[in-house]
Amino acid sequence: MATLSEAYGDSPLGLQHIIPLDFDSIHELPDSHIWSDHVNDHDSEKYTHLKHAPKNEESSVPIIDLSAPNVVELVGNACETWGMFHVINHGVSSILVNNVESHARQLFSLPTQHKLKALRAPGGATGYGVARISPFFSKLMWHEGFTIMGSTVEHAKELWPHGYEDFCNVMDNYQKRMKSLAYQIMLLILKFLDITKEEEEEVISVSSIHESDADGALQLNSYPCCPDPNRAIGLAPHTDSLLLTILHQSETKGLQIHRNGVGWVPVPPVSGALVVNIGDLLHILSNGRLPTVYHRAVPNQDRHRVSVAYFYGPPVESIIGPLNKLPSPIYRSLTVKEYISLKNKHRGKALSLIKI
Ligand SMILES: C=C1C[C@]23C[C@H]1CC[C@H]2[C@@]12CCC[C@@](C)(C(=O)O1)[C@H]2[C@@H]3C(=O)O
Ligand SMILES: O=C(O)CCC(=O)C(=O)O
Ligand SMILES: [Fe+2]
Repeated sequence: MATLSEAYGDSPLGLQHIIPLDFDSIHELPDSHIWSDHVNDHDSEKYTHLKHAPKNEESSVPIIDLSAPNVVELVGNACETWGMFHVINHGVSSILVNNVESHARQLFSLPTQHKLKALRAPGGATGYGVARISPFFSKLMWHEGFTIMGSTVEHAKELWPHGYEDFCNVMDNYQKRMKSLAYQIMLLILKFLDITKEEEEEVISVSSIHESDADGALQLNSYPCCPDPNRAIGLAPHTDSLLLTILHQSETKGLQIHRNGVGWVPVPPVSGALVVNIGDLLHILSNGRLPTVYHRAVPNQDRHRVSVAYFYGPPVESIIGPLNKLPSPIYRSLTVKEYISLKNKHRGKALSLIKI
């Protein structure tokens, strides 16, 4: 087995866990989509004090300029305290980002029957469908997604038999740009973790996180206008599995992260910025020093939100574990593919299952 797509294809899902709701035809939140216990906990007292707190590092996700001279420290501190940051001056052209978003919108605005032509296969990993984590929840999400791993020509042909090239080119270019940005950020984080140049080269070759070796996936997310957003969930709480994620969340709010002792905190979009967050594999690599972020997305009543997430990870056959120089490893080493399979079976419990 060599690819991310094969690693995910390993855990087949039933069609009931793949086919999204036909959102166009629904004008009232169906019982299947009512999440009674989430309600607006970000409106709670706990959050009110946060909302009025001065805008300092303690109250909102930091915004980091990638060209700042002390960027290593800024990125490292943000990763340690938030596991997440906004990045500006990232070098990815806003034309490309907007182009990806508008192609994603075009895809999701196709009629349901048409989108189903690119439905993810039960044993597949790519294409149109509900979120991978859906089987873990009894309620359904107000969400539809389209997953890309490498070339998306096959699915694009199913959707647009004559005129799929544009979509494919944009997605290819974006994946390339994301991969090199992710690698650049990964090097800053390794520097922060105090890895010497030689060790850095060793880490890079051992866990194959080099730009040219790394594997990645692109997820287009759609959260249609929702008749009762306070009782619905766009994307249920989860942590991302790979090393790090780079998210473009357009101009519409919806992303939230969970902060201990505070609850769900919104991460409003910052114009021109991309959101970077730590995933499980980087948490493992840092021996628990960098937190993997528990986050979710909520829908809006009158705005159709689209987001684009790039997941950056090492090749699935490579072995990942706490960096050698870090004392007393708290996690055992394992292959990426083994971790993916644990996560597909146990979701949030996967990390505790590899604790030493
Ligand atoms: C490479 C990845 C990363 C995946 C699985 C696969 C493709 C789609 C990604 C997501 C996207 C939506 C949230 C998530 C939790 C989901 O359900 O599918 C992500 C998951 C992960 O980070 O675990
Ligand atoms: O839409 C968002 O803001 C979050 C998306 C996300 O968490 C994901 O794709 O993993
Ligand atoms: Fe996520």
